[in-house]
Amino acid sequence: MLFLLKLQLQHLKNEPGTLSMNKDELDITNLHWVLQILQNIEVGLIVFDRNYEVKVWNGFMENHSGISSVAARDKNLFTLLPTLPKSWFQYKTESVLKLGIQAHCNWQQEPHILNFENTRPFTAESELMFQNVTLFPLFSTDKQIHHICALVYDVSEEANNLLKLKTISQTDALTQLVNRGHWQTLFEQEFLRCKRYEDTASVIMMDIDHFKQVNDTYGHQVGDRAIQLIADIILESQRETDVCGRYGGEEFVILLPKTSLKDGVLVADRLRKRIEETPLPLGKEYNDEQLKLTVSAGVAEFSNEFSIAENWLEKADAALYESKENGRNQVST
Ligand SMILES: Nc1nc2c(ncn2[C@@H]2O[C@H](COP(=O)(O)OP(=O)(O)OP(=O)(O)O)[C@@H](O)[C@H]2O)c(=O)[nH]1
Repeated sequence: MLFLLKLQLQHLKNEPGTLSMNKDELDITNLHWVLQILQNIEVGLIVFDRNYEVKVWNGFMENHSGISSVAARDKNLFTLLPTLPKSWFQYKTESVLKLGIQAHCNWQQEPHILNFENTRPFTAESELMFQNVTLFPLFSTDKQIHHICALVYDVSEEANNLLKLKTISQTDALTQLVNRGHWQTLFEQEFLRCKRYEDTASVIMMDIDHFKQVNDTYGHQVGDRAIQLIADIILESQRETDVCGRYGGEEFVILLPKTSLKDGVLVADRLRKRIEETPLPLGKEYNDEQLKLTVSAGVAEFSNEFSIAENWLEKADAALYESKENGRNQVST
């Protein structure tokens, strides 16, 4: 262990801006300190050899894995950490050994390299800890690399903040449905997927009937509540794989992967009925009046004849127009 720590210190000494120490100062007191620092530092530290046998396993690793350093010593890294993506990790390690330089693994490539619990899960997007990992070679006195050091940084807070921002940027604030920009991205991906794999999917375009009248009669706040009510019904009815978006003011889009036109019409009509049967309570201000809302919808199934995703949506839009023309509160194809 001391031998390895000495190697570790030599490595750190060569790194500008990191801990540096005169060799003469490397007496037993200093080593004792260094040992304590490495043991208590809020960064995971693992040293392993070319056979992936663990030689150093610090306090951070003990705390988060539940395996003591004594128990970890000389054990195979992949046995100690069975969820570690083996071939990927070996590939990274090989490059460190071959080139003698550092390798970095960012949480955005591999979010949870080590399957550790997030210690601050209450406001987190994930119950698992997000990590960045740095691997670097440890040169021995014979100038050969016999060992590798892995430093594991807990970046859960940064990752969760970024993921939250990403979710916000993809979500419609009024309804919590996917916003138009993000829906369009997912729709185009589904279009390409269907084209490549000759698969099927359907899209529904839905629009509230006579919505202008709602705004004009009761004001925009009631209009907004009507939009929210319909979004809630859509969200409650959706399957996990459906992608429900707010396309415009009072217009909604629902992408139904692996769904034929016939089933798409069934989904749209079930929603239409549920909306018709769920009036919006207007409260005391309007003598507890209940506002009846209806929607019109158009459904289109994916076709290989569409050259771009927009053609598919145009077909659903044309069907929606037909529903409006034929008297509203109905579904067309
Ligand atoms: N309250 C509210 N109103 C909105 C919002 N976005 C769009 N609108 C209103 O939605 C109304 C849409 O009206 P139209 O496109 O004429 O359609 P419609 O009255 O629903 O008539 P049909 O679609 O033909 O049945 C307009 O009055 C817009 O101002 C929103 O976020 N909140």
